Amino acid sequence: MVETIQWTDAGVVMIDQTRLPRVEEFVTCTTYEEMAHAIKTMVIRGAPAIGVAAAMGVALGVLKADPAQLDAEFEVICSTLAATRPTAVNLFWAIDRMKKLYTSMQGQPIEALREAMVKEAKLVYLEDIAINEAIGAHGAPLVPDGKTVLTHCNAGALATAGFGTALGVIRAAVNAGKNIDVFADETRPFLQGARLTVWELQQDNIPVKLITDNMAGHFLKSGRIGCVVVGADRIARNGDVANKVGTYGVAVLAKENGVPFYVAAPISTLDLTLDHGDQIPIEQRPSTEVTEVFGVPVAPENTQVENPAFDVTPNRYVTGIITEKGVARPPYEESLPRLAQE
Ligand SMILES: CSC[C@@H](O)[C@@H](O)C(=O)COP(=O)(O)O
Repeated sequence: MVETIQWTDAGVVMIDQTRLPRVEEFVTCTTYEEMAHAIKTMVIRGAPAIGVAAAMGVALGVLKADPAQLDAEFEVICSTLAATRPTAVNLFWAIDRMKKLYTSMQGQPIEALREAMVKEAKLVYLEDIAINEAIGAHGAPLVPDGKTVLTHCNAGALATAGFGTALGVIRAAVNAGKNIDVFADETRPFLQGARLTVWELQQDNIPVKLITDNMAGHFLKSGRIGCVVVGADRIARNGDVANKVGTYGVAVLAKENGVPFYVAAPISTLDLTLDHGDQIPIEQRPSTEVTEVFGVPVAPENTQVENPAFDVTPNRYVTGIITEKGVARPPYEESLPRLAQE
């Protein structure tokens, strides 16, 4: 399986997800500013991977900071990383975790603090892989044998420290001997499905076919799709789910056709401070992502564009939310807080 992000002596090394699948190139970040840039430009993307990258970015910042100005610099490090992408709550969860450790170590020697920050960032990484494997174990029994699984965007190893959330469920189902294949929505405009999900599943020899986003309804009606599994960037207390734009349409089509629609996400993707999904901030991305494909214009010059990177699927379309602690079922305002506390 691909290594998405790694802490090395030379810096944090990440496979460049803006260049896949044509080019397998690695980017090394040695400063928190470089890491913030990598998150913003989507060299690394996917909610849990962004969380790991932010934790490592904070650790890089503390390693390089002037010990005499540390408290002031720490604030800037955290706020710079927090300003990269607004929707995935894992980013803020990881920064808060690093902040708590920093605060708990006030007064300790700088060397001890630096060591602890690096250790914590590596722990966020290691825990994420274990969490995804647990998500896979809970989700695999839900995947119907002998059918196709439809997924949207990339919620795979590339979107996490490893194994993946939605693709983790698929991997676990395959490992359990289920005879399944995958349909990957191409996921306009950034093409995470076409570029990343197809590439990642091919690496693991999991049968995958690419479809365009507007084919989802056709196949959901056909009886061929056993279930839909997607990831999430933020889940409100009532089970409304923000995920890559286009997810909402797939969820409505799944319900219309009686196909179960599952969301696979770690507990760190829950935002229990939000009552419902309308409160989730939706990132607006540059218009060129819509007007151009790989730098080639596909729309007239000066075309006005809307480019929300995420949409919110209301909880009534969500059959279950698969977490590392088990599967939450409706009513989510009861099941999610209970699961989070376990
Ligand atoms: C396990 S990743 C879950 C989500 O982050 C994923 O489905 C998604 O929407 C990613 O969006 P992206 O804009 O590529 O970061």
